[in-house]
Amino acid sequence: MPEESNLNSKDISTTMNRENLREKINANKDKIPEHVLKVIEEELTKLQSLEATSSDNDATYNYLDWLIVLPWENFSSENFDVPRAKKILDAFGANKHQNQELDIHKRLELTLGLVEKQVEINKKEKYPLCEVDCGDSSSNYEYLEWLTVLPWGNFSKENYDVLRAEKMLNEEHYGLSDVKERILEFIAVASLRGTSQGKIICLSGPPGVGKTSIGRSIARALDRKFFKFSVGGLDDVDEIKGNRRTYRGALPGKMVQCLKSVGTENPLVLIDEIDKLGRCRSGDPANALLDLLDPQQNANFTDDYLNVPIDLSKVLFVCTANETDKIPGPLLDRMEVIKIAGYLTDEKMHIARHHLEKTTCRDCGIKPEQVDASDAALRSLIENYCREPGVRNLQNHIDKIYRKIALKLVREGASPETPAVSVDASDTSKSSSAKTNSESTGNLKTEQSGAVAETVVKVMIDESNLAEYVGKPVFDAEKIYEKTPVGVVMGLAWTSMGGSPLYIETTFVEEGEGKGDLRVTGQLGDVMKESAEIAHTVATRFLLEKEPKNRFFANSKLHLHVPDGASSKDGPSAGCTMITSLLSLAMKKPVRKDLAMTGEVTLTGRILQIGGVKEKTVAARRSQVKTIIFPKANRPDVDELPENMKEGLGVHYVDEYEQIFELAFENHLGSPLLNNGRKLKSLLWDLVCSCFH
Ligand SMILES: Nc1ncnc2c1ncn2[C@@H]1O[C@H](COP(=O)(O)OP(=O)(O)OP(=O)(O)O)[C@@H](O)[C@H]1O
Repeated sequence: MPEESNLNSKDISTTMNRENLREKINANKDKIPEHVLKVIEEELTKLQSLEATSSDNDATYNYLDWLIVLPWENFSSENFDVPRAKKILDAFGANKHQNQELDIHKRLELTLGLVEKQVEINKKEKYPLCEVDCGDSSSNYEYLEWLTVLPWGNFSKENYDVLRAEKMLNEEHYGLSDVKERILEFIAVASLRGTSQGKIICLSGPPGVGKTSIGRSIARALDRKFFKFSVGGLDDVDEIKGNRRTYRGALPGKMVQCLKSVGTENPLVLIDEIDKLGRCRSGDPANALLDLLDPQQNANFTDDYLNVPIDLSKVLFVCTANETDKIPGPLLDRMEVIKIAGYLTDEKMHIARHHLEKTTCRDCGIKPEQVDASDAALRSLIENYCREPGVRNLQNHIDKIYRKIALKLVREGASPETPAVSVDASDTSKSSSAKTNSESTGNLKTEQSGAVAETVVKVMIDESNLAEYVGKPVFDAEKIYEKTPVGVVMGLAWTSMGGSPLYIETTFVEEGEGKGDLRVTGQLGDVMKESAEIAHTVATRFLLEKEPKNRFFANSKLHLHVPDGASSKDGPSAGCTMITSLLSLAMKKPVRKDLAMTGEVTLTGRILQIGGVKEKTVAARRSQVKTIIFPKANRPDVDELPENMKEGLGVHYVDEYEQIFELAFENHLGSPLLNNGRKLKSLLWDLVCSCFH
């Protein structure tokens, strides 16, 4: 039974004992790693030289005390006996109620103890300010320590070998060809110039698309050290610029801490979540970041704690963001933005097979031959559980599956020492009896290696048993309609989480002479509400032109809703979808479920350019859309998309709503539109069209 240990206020070592420090070091010498011992000895030497002039080196003694008392290489031997673990857990379940109460009492006592202690300390000391020159030699000493440990003039030699970099990027990341190309161009330019200074790269895209890991790969390819820090929610300028030394416990900013940690003056620094910077009254963190990042200024960056200029011009900064429009303008101006839109199902399949599965397998101590996950299972996992543009959720699901596989394997008795036979461990009772057989029966297969028959327990995962590992498929908010009814049209949205289908629903509320009105819901922002008003006007005019006798809009109270009401939405790009939804209801003509459209519409029916073409295309493919209507002005964006992204997708470009009307309602898309309330004329038109297509 492992020893139980609760952190008690008494255990927190706050007093150092100068006398027995040497004794402690000697007693732990064999356990403390060499590099830590080296630090301790250096600190001691420095302390001895300071001792004569200083009476207060408490902080350093405390620091040494912590270094010595850590349990270096002291492990309790772990017990991997699963049945035993289950017994203990079951026993715990029986006493759960009692244990929980006990736990709460213990915690309360501990918290109260700590609070009392803190009150005592506060009474004794005048927190928090203290003049630096009041003889507090420990903070002076710390200051000197920071100054001395910075890697002044120490650089790692950069590697500008483009072929090597290409190989490394390809090995570590699947796809992302345009991102890799851009990075290789960057390395090529650096190789010709002899320096990669003066560029700030910003990788922008939804979560989990590989921004951080590609940042790491760039550092490896260039042979630079890597350091990452997040500025998401950061609202304290001091975190970047450091505290002034007049503060007790003052520290330098993140960048100085980074240089100390990497030990070179030219690391690759990844600044995460630059679009989520906070704000505070005492200063704008965006300005502080500008001082740090701007190639024109950062050769003389001054940290408020160190108060000496530091040359950051050799640092390569890579920032990551989900949305570039939330990056403060002056920062964005200095960046070179590389967009990563998200992955299609086939790309995710490849990433899962060749990257995620391999690393998870290794991390769980499972051999590849112990698992057989079918393509169908993987596809189902991607399409029914992990539809978001990135692969982090997919990675979490694969982790979950492999953890369960590990448990099954251990239960079945497979261990590194006793490898060997093959069973479908999805049914434990089946597999344990199967293990004793030597013939291939149903889920069991014996594998022989050479003369000796080795028993390798193999877990099979297929579509049929996937739910045992990851539960039932989560409700998919993107797939609301199997068939779109009248008044419902699919648009495409683009948010920081990537692209997604965005249905516009319009329904009839009440009829009455002159009662024409439109109610709008779905957490829409002002711009989107205005879009709905414009759509109502344009749709009214269109109906008048197409069906002059149809008084639907003049006499109907309507309700337009954009589902997923819990998330707020804004922007003008749903304009054309709104008009189509209104007209579909007015003319009682449904629109094909595999048609999606996006485009801002003016009051006169002109279609204007929209953003997020790549993300929207990925979302459309994910939702089995066959045809997309884009504004003509976005054609260059679509042309730039990789061919595999557009595969099987019909794209139409329009600059007038009239063209959308023809595509959506007059069957100019290429296959017949059917609905119950069609007039004979339209049916004949459909027939003629289908004869020609
Ligand atoms: N193209 C790819 N090939 C191989 N692995 C990938 C690819 N894209 C992402 N991954 C893997 O997916 C995981 C998540 O990636 P990462 O953490 O870099 O995402 P991110 O874009 O930085 O997310 P966030 O915005 O949430 O920080 C990592 O394990 C990464 O290696």
